[in-house]
Amino acid sequence: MSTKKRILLIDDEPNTLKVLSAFLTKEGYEVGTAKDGRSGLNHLQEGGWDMLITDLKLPDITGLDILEQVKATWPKLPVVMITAYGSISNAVQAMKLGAFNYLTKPVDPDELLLLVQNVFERSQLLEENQTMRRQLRDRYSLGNMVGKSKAMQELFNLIEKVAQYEANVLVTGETGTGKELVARGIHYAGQEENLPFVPIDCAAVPETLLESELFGHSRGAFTGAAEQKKGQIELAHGGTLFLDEIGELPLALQKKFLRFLQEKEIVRLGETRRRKVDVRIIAATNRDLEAEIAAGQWREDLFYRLNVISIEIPPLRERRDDIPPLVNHFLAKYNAQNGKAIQGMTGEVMEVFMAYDWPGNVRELENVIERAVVLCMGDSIAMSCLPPKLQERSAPAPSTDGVNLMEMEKRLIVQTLEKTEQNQSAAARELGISRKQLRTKMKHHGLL
Ligand SMILES: Nc1ncnc2c1ncn2[C@@H]1O[C@H](COP(=O)(O)OP(=O)(O)OP(=O)(O)O)[C@@H](O)[C@H]1O
Repeated sequence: MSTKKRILLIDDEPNTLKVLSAFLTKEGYEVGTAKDGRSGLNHLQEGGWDMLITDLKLPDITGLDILEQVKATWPKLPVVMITAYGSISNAVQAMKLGAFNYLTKPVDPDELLLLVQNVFERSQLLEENQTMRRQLRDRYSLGNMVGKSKAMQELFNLIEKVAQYEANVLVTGETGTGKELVARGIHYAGQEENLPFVPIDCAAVPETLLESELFGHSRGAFTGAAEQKKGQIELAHGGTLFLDEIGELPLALQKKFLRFLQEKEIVRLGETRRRKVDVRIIAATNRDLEAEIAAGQWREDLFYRLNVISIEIPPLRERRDDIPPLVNHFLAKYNAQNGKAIQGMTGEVMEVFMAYDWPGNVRELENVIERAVVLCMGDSIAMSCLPPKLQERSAPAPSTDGVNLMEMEKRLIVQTLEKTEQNQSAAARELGISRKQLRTKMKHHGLL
């Protein structure tokens, strides 16, 4: 049952107060009354009001003073003014100050009722609208990012704060921890408009093409440049450029990129014209850049330019509280995608999930759930729907007699490459290492 709406009436004529409050009470509202401005404000302080109806002319302070105070303190409280016939101009001013509407004296009870109903209808609409907007915003910013651990709650707060600034951000975390989601969160939390979010994965673009991808090129700037093309930096103008795997940026390009950050200008390959570009940079890496700086592989000056604000996402195994809500989130997602209605999982599966180390972090968990939803025939996920690697978890450790670690690594790489149809980037992702690391290992095992 809905509770009664509470209306506060302020009027210095005892008779008007009595008549109107009796009428509104009869109509099912709870009515409070005050005969001057100050006692009215005192009542308001008590809180819990849904509407204020006040006379403009009061013995102590004016209705406009009250309105101003209400707008400052309870900006959502709808206010209706009652005014003598001769002072419409004041009523107009009240509307400008944010009153919802006004009534002229003598107040016609039916007219009052209509107005009151109107106010409540409108505020309910406004509320629904706001909830919808909040949900929408959540979906595009933090809504897609699930996390109930303390670490994630803190991360969400940090994202909302950081979103208000223009400073460059460096997001660090192991592969699959959600670095791109964080970058999108920062981008979308900070704005209402549709400014561009341009992601580029420095590990996925071949080194020779990375420079022109970033900076653009003129026609004929190099073999294969048939048309002139804007670079990703230019495409992100006004918005955010997300540089994933920034650790893979070759030293020569690091220098050029640093110059761009200092001058906020770019020159397309094959051109001499300087172009002003205004972008916020969010970079991400799963490498230890500081160690690479020490080893002379990374420019310290660029690191400091990018790392104005640093955000570190802990690996999933350090925030296991997030596993159950993530599982539910992905179950819902892949149920919907596959037209399934899987309700949950067996206790054994959940135990394995909670105990497993998730080297591929949230991405790995997501893949496991997707696979299970597709494979699972019952209405909950059973051990048999998990990849062999996880199934073994619950059984006693498999015998590794005669197989050494290197051999196991080689087998795992071969299996993963088969699964990804020889796609090295995808295999690297699945294995929780960078493409470069994968290629090094493949060479080592004679697979390349
Ligand atoms: N907190 C989270 N809630 C929901 N989904 C998540 C969360 N974290 C990561 N994911 C999902 O996991 C996958 C990997 O996330 P993302 O691509 O952002 O990771 P990453 O850290 O950028 O990985 P990489 O370093 O390999 O590029 C995505 O599908 C993403 O939607």
